[in-house]
Amino acid sequence: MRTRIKICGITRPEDGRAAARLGADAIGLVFYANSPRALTPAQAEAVTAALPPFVTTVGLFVDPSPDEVETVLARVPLDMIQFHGDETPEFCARFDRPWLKAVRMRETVDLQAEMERYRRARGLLLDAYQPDVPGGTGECFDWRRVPPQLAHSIVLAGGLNATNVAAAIQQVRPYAVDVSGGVESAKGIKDAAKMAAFIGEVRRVESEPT
Ligand SMILES: O=C(O)c1ccccc1NCC(=O)[C@H](O)[C@H](O)COP(=O)(O)O
Repeated sequence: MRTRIKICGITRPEDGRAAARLGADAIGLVFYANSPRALTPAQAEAVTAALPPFVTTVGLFVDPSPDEVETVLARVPLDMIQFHGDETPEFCARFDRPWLKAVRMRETVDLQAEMERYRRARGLLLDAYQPDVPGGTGECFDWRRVPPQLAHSIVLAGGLNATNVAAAIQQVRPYAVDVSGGVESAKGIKDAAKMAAFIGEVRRVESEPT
């Protein structure tokens, strides 16, 4: 199966266009003010307007108020929402959009229980855990912690780049991979050559026999 690719933390129309041209399935837009990759609804609208069809736009929030989410949805054509904080399943489900729930893989996480708790999510995005940093850490977690029977609905994230994504896919066999820092030249600025190398590696490894 083709591994889907999401490039997260896009802040500029030209980076969104480049991600799409290179074959990304989805782009992530960060609506979390403390992030160096945060963008305003107006900037996000400009990014989405630059995209060709069939690229999924994912809006990322960290413990937002309902108003914050509604304000963004009123202006930005988001296909999906990614909740990256401690949101409850009920909160995630109230916005009339498909959603992903990020799970930060601290030692105590029971993935099977999270899967059950967030069963109405389209998938779980697994990210590295660092205290006080909700995401975009550039760190990997131990991929052996992902049970093979859950891999089909997992979006694997955390510290991926062109040099480790092949090993990550071989280990986890996730539905999708998500990258941010690993394809940047500076925070929030994507590097087309790094995106091309990352996507090339995904395509190379998935064409190898398992
Ligand atoms: O990117 C951020 O700054 C960020 C801030 C707060 C919550 C989530 C954030 N990013 C999420 C992502 O970009 C990815 O889903 C994921 O964390 C992977 O990031 P990276 O390790 O840099 O590839």
